[in-house]
Amino acid sequence: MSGGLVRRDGRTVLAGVDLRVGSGDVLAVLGPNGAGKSTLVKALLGLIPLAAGRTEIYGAPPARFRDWKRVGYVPQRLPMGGGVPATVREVVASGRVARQSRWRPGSAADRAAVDRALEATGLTGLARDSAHLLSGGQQQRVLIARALAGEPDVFVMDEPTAGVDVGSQAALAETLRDLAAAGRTVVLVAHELGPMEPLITRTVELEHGRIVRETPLGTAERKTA
Ligand SMILES: Nc1ncnc2c1ncn2[C@@H]1O[C@H](COP(=O)(O)OP(=O)(O)OP(=O)(O)O)[C@@H](O)[C@H]1O
Repeated sequence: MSGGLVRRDGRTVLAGVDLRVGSGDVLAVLGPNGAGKSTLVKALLGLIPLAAGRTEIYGAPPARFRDWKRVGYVPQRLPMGGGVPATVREVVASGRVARQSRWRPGSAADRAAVDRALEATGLTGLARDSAHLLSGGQQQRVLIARALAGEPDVFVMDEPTAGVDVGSQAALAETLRDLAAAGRTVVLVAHELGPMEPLITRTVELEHGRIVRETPLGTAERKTA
């Protein structure tokens, strides 16, 4: 993103943001409530339009980007209201949609990827439960599992540990460690890094919609060595 500017309700909530996420980065976006962290990651992916500046995903502006199977987005919460109730497994399986063709829905590889994602997030036992009846922390894990199931190259996670118990945070840190070791790129919005701290290769800090600090922390290889 270069010169990223976002206005909401006439207010500037992101301004002058230049940010490039490199392949293999494990980038943490930090900052106080309302600093614009969620807005930044949504704007990076084109989920919120820029009023000025531009953003590209693997070299293409979001409107022309087609390779969405390369991108896994974990929103802050499960969008519900009015939706058809779905089981945990169905929500997680929806993470495979960008990989499926009309002619080949739900292959064995799709089912295996969903199984692995459920396992990694400790949701195997809840697979048949209704996702909307789970606790906030469990729903957060469903969203992480949905992104994992898609086996993307880049994970964009908006506060994946918000409302998640300490054990699940440690499990997520473990999952992130595996992703980083496999060379995946991760952009993580966080208040506190907690057990994920040793995995982070770079941080940017936002205040009032601007990047006020960037800190390189070393490469994933160095950090996991
Ligand atoms: N849909 C919206 N309409 C209007 N203003 C919004 C909207 N979403 C966010 N904002 C405003 O934009 C600013 C940045 O919000 P954002 O959610 O990006 O911050 P954040 O750093 O992610 O905060 P938090 O840690 O609380 O999630 C805030 O002042 C917020 O009130």
